[in-house]
Amino acid sequence: MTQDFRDPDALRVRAGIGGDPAQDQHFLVDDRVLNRLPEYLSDDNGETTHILEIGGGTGALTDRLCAVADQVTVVERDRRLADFLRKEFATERENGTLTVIEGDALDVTLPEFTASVSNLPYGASSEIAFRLLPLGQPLVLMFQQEFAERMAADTGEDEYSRLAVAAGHYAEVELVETVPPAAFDPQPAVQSAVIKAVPREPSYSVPNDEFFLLFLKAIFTQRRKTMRNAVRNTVHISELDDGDAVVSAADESLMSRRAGSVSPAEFAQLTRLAWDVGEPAAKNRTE
Ligand SMILES: C[S@@+](CC[C@H](N)C(=O)[O-])C[C@H]1O[C@@H](n2cnc3c(N)ncnc32)[C@H](O)[C@@H]1O
Repeated sequence: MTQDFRDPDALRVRAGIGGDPAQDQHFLVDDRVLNRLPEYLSDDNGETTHILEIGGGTGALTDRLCAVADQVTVVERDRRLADFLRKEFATERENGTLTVIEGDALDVTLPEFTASVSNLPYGASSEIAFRLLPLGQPLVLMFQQEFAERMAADTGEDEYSRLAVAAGHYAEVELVETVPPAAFDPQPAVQSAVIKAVPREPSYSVPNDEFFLLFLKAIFTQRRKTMRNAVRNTVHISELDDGDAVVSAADESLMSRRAGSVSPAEFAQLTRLAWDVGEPAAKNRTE
């Protein structure tokens, strides 16, 4: 990008807000990172029509998003920052490019967006990501690096986790760059990383998304145990009434493995079996 953008340091001075790490306020101050983030979107297939940004901060990323999008909606929980964004971007608001929503990204009504580009508040990044993923739009999200790696991992890798299977249920997730603490002010204690999530239908089917995610959560709490023990020991989480029936009906060799080697399609197959023979409470909730 050759365009002149608002200087991130000048924005922070004008806002008069230093950033409170306890409120997940780590503002991006590295222009190269800021300029690259919108470039992970493609403008060919409408991704830039309406961009949602969660956690606007002092607006350095908002500014870059306004330059590529027809419309931007930014959600900011901190009243002082939301007030500053309204003033700083008065022109963009008047010409209909920008809408500022003051509130918690976990509670507010979200607009119909075509993509989200966000440097997420790390304290709520999992909840926010799993609010956005089911909405089926491309996402470019900054997380703590460890979290991003777990989300993007493939079966059998050390970082492979419930997060990878759950996120992969909605999208193809790729870690596109790592970002050092020096790119932020105040600096976070850990490395960060950006993922791009491209929505897609999974190659398998499950009878019920809620139960699939609950079952994964249960099994991965016992990732060092065999699947047999993991299914049996976690019925209080998966809410299976008959975990033994699932173990008896499942493939013997699958039950001898550990969660880290079980592919999403195998988890889906086991979920279908558990739905049929394990009497999950989630089934009653759908009846
Ligand atoms: C990591 S900062 C990113 C700020 C800015 N986008 C940037 O890149 O410099 C996260 C922002 O999210 C805001 N925030 C924290 N929790 C939030 C929540 N639950 N909903 C909406 N915004 C939140 C913080 O006030 C902060 O401004």
